[in-house]
Amino acid sequence: MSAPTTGPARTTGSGEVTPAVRAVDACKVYGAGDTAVTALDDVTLDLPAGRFTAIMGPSGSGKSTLMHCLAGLDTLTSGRVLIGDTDLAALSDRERTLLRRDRLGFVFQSFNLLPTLSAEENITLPCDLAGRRPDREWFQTVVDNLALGGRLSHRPSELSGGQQQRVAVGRALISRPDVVFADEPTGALDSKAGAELLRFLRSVVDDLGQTVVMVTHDPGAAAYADSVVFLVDGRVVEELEAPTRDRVLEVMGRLAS
Ligand SMILES: Nc1ncnc2c1ncn2[C@@H]1O[C@H](COP(=O)(O)OP(=O)(O)OP(=O)(O)O)[C@@H](O)[C@H]1O
Repeated sequence: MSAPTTGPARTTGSGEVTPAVRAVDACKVYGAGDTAVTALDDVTLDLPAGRFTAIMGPSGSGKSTLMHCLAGLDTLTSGRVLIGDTDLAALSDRERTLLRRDRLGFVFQSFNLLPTLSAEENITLPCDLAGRRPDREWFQTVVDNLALGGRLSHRPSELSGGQQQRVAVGRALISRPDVVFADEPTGALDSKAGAELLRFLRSVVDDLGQTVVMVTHDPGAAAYADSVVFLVDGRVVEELEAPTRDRVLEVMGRLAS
């Protein structure tokens, strides 16, 4: 299987690889005055291209806020987010919408497929909305990896949860985004379907050169990633390379105590 010809691995003038996503001194405060909540507290983070990064942390530690701000779905109170070398704050609302459409993919816990469309139509929806024909070769590569067999003409209600989520990943990949963001993608799946989906995300990184960022509560899911970023109270407190389930559990235990 060939790696994408366009993609995230760019180099800076000095020859260093530009991270796919970067947060610099990122702060997010919800509300004001007595009720203000600091959800992100000075987060500086590089997410390398062509890698699978998991974001973990206790409930309320800022995982979803970080993901939404990195993906341009929400804005920071201060600091910067860069997608490649594009500063999100420098874009107009419309430019940010186009960047999200053209360069980012999203997978949500609840699949978010359109019930009246077939699996194939759901996958190609971003291209249809952008008025572009899907690249047939890339579509075939993605579909071969989805292992949906003869299910492309089926509607979401005729697919299992795991198949629906694979369709959602296909939809996130069809535009060859620089980064795929996945928010608890296995949360609604049983353990077997969850493991299949995680193997699929892993193969998307290994075989297609994609960059994947995933929020998860599950140490077993995080072990599929190349590295894990741990948040506590809106701060990055630890990063773990080549995680295993046991090492993730050990860090979680230490951070909780
Ligand atoms: N729209 C909002 N208005 C006010 N406070 C918010 C809002 N969204 C999130 N928060 C607060 O910001 C903090 C971080 O929330 P966030 O949802 O990012 O955490 P999380 O780590 O994703 O949590 P969980 O694992 O429970 O989904 C929490 O204290 C939360 O209550």
